[in-house]
Amino acid sequence: MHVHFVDARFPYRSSTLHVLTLGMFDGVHVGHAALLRRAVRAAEERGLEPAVVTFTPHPRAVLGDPAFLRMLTPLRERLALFHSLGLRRAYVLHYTPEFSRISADEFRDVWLPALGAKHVVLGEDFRYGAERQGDVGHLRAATAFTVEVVPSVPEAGIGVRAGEGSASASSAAPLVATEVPKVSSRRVRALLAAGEAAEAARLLGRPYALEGVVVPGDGRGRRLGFPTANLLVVEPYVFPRRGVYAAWAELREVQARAREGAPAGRDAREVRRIPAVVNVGVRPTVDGGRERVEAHLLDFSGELYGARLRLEFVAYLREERRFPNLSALAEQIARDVAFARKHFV
Ligand SMILES: Cc1cc2nc3c(=O)[nH]c(=O)nc-3n(C[C@H](O)[C@H](O)[C@H](O)COP(=O)(O)O)c2cc1C
Ligand SMILES: Nc1ncnc2c1ncn2[C@@H]1O[C@H](COP(=O)(O)OP(=O)(O)O)[C@@H](O)[C@H]1O
Repeated sequence: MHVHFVDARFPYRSSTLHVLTLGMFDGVHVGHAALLRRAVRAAEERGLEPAVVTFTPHPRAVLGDPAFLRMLTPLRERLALFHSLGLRRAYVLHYTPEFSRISADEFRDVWLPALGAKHVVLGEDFRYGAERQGDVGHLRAATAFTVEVVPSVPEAGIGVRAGEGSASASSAAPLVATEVPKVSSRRVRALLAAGEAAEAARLLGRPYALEGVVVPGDGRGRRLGFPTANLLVVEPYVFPRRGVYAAWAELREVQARAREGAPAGRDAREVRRIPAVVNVGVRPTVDGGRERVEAHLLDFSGELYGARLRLEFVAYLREERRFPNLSALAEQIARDVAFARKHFV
């Protein structure tokens, strides 16, 4: 993936022509994915390279809404998803107050041509430029490139096909879109805040996931009988509702081997998927304090400190509670484990 960071103070001039698609794409949900796939296909049709233009940080955060400092898909995650959809080039525009003052005319007539726009693919509700003045009607008046607006359709029904009980990444959206299901990142955020992990997964086309590095905690888990890997989540992910979840844990073996001193070659990218129970919360039973994400991996034993762990939230099981003592907590976790197993059969 070629990633170009572009700052308003340092104009960039692309040497190649692209099919461009633009957006924040937070979540890279099924609507975004349909649009991105359409851009990739449009590029194939024209013999051009597809490229995506996105922003960091979230413009709404820069304009004063702190909720948007956290993302469904922090930049690294977004870029990886773009790559999985066939994009090989991304322009990441550093969004600043200065950038927010660029007019719709300047964005259309100076910025997009400079980024190599030959054909632009976007959804019908796209807005750009200072005060969101630019819309698809404004964009169509461009002289340097053609514009293709992909119509939206209601999202009802996506992700569930006859005979398939669950949302799965590739079945959720048509392979080549001519329409974009109307899904909003805000809706996905609201679902996660409500613990609606399964519905969020349907709209995302995959379970919501976050990643971190396993760090030592208080050493209590092993004594409870449920060792828990504590995640240090460095990137600004949205945390789902506090509580206990069934989750898939993805363990990148590359880390484990690297720590043993073996060279991390291409083949070392293997990923192990292990069922887990996860607690997102403040651990009132032990007066835990700060919000943490911790995972007990089922039927697993091994050292995880320093490993990169990815958690995919499959189902919300219950609220976090204060238990009278640790053995009552341990008994409940045993029930959580039994309940969670039903989600992995
Ligand atoms: C599946 C699961 C459910 C949990 N539920 C609760 C809970 O309801 N209340 C609570 O105070 N702590 C809960 N915890 C957190 C435990 O208090 C924590 O894992 C334990 O204190 C070990 O902490 P340590 O990793 O720092 O050693 C839960 C942990 C797991 C893995
Ligand atoms: N099944 C398992 N799930 C999670 N962690 C495990 C498991 N088996 C071994 N571990 C190891 O145990 C550690 C957690 O042990 P714990 O006693 O909870 O201590 P702490 O939380 O202080 O690190 C993990 O970071 C990992 O290295």
